[in-house]
Parts: sequence; C-alpha cells; structure tokens
Amino acid sequence: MRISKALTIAGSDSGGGAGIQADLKTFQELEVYGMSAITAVTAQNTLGVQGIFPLTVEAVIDQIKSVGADLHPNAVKTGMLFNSEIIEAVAHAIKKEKMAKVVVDPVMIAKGGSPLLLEESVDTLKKKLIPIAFCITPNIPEAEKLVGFKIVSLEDRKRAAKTIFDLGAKSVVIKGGHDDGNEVTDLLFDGNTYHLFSSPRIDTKHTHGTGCTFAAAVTAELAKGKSILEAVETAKSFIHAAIEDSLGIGAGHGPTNHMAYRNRKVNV
Ligand SMILES: Nc1ncnc2c1ncn2[C@@H]1O[C@H](COP(=O)(O)OP(=O)(O)OP(=O)(O)O)[C@@H](O)[C@H]1O
Ligand SMILES: Cc1ncc(CO)c(N)n1
Repeated sequence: MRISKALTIAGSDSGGGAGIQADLKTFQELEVYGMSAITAVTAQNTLGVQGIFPLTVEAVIDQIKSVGADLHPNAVKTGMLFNSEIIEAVAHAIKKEKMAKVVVDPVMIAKGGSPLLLEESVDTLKKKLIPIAFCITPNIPEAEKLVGFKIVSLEDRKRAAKTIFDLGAKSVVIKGGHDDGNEVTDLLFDGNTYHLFSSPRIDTKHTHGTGCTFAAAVTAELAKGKSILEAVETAKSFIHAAIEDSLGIGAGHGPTNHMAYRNRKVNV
C-alpha cells in the first residue's frame, strides 16, 4: 500500500480540538499518514488558553530534520509558530529539507483572545514564510493584519487575496467564519481566478479549531496529489460536517467532530 504522508508544524492544544491534535486527527480521517513537529505546548481547553510554553529553536529544527531525513512528507502544514525565531527556523528547515506543498495557516489569536503569535512577528511571517507557501489560509482578521486594510466587502476580500498572493504565496484562501450573514463563504485565489465556496452558517459556539482542521484537510488532500481547487472543496465539506456534528464537550467553545466526514461517507 502506498500511503500519502503529511507533516504538521504547529502548537500542541492539550484540549485536543485545535493545533497538532486537530491536524493529526484530520490527516488520519482523510487516510493520510500524519507526522508532527511541535513548536509550542499550550495548556488549553474549551474555555481558553491557560499557558503557553514555546520550544527552543533547536528542538523545532531537529524534529523537522528527523522527519525530512527519513519520512519525506508529500505536504506540510504550519500552524501556531509563536515568535520570529521559530518562524525563521521553520522557513529555513523547510527549504533545507526541500519540503514542497507548504500550507501556511497564519494562526495569530485563539478564539478567547489569547495571542498565539507575537504582534511583532507578523512581519517575519510575511517576509520568511509566505514566499515559500503553496497555500495560505488566513481568516478575515489575520488577512487584515497581513494586508493592513479593513475587509468588509467581497471586493475588499479579493483585493486582500491578491495582495497576499503578491507576497509570494502560490494560492490564498481567505476564510469567512468571521464574516456575518446566513452563509459562510471562503474565497480561493489561485493566481488567475477567484473561487467561492459557500455553505449555510451553522448556529453553534462549538467552533474551536475550525481553522486548523480546515487547513489540515487542505494539506491532506494536497499530499494525495489533489489540485488546490479539489483540496479546498474537500476541506470545506470536511469542516462543515465536523461543525454540524460537533461533540458538545467542554463548557466553552467546544471542538468539532473530526469523525463526522468519514461517518457520513460510510452511511451513504
Ligand atoms: N458557523 C459556521 N458554519 C459553517 N462553517 C463555518 C462556521 N464557522 C467557520 N466555518 C468554516 O470553518 C472554516 C474555518 O473558518 P474560520 O474563519 O472560522 O477560521 P479560523 O478563525 O481560522 O478558525 P480558528 O477558530 O481555528 O482560529 C472555514 O472553512 C469556514 O467556512
Ligand atoms: C495550539 C493552537 N493552535 C491553533 C489554535 C487556533 O485555533 C489554537 N487555539 N491552539
């Protein structure tokens, strides 16, 4: 059996709904072998982030090197990177290991408001990581930080996607979870065309880790050799099912159900 392989370079969420844990669960559900390089350990649950413990640059680099030297991932995802030193080290290690199909989820702030990236590190992200991204998946507030203007209309969002594309990413998805309205629309710009992916907005507070899960699904599909258009389409279906069938655990913003997409396929 030839299995596709994906590496996530991200923070650990002790609550299991976001970060490394969400990524590995998503890879597994999409039948991709998952590997991890942990950048920071967070003490976190559905109520918020209680502690952040970044790893040393050496620890982060060594994990990426170990995976690169032996397991050769078909695609890579980055999530919480926390500071400029880690961003630079990750960008350098990805290039050195010649890893391709890099999906950058520019994680900045957790749902409860805790910073998962230092404010001063946004510039490093733009200069070092975006130029090597095959795809970048900001939500609306993250995209605003990257481009420096407010995103209100669809035209603003298209202009923002083009601006981020011009920083060097091969494709850009600006997610619509933070927009309002009855529909949630994600916008993909692949350098030529703007594609819209819409679904009904699910009325729920259980959206912890939706961004990580969506980007991990894109990464898994790219690892299998799918096009960016196909990968985003599958990721949108995956996250919609995961939110719709959420597990209802924890007293705050609960996690999504990573098993929902597979269960639905099995039951049709
Ligand atoms: N209420 C909702 N109903 C349906 N789909 C949603 C909802 N909220 C988010 N999504 C989908 O989930 C994905 C993630 O979008 P979102 O903008 O919430 O990301 P995010 O803010 O990065 O998430 P995170 O909470 O992990 O930081 C997108 O594909 C979006 O369309
Ligand atoms: C570790 C980690 N990464 C990303 C997010 C964003 O959802 C989070 N809450 N925690």
